[in-house]
Amino acid sequence: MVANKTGDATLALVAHDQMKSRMRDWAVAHERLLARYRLFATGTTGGIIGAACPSLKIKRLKSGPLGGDQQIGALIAEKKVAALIFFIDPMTALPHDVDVKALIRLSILYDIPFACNEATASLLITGMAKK
Ligand SMILES: O=C(CO)COP(=O)(O)O
Repeated sequence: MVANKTGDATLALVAHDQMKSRMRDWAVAHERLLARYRLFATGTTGGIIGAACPSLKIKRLKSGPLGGDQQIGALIAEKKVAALIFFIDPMTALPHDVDVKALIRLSILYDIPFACNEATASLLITGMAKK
């Protein structure tokens, strides 16, 4: 299991509205692996995952458009996030696109593993489990 530089093993989970059912199904399929981590999620995403995966303890932040993306960005900047899994909607323009871009940028800047679709998220979580 990968830990960040402060020793925490924390994953951040985010999904846009049109991607939330896929995130829920992905989380159910990977619940056992996810249970190894401290989990942060934006508000609505965290609620949906938590309802589907009772074994997971998820710290729910604000909803993305209300600042949740920025809260996760702050955690990344504080080196408290080992990896970000963010199911981005490729088909819908979002009014809070600036927040989404900022989160992606911080993931690049702080060089954390960042999965923005299901296939990569599966590789990431299984790859991290081998470490
Ligand atoms: O909008 C989001 C990310 O940009 C996700 O926020 P919610 O999980 O609160 O819907």
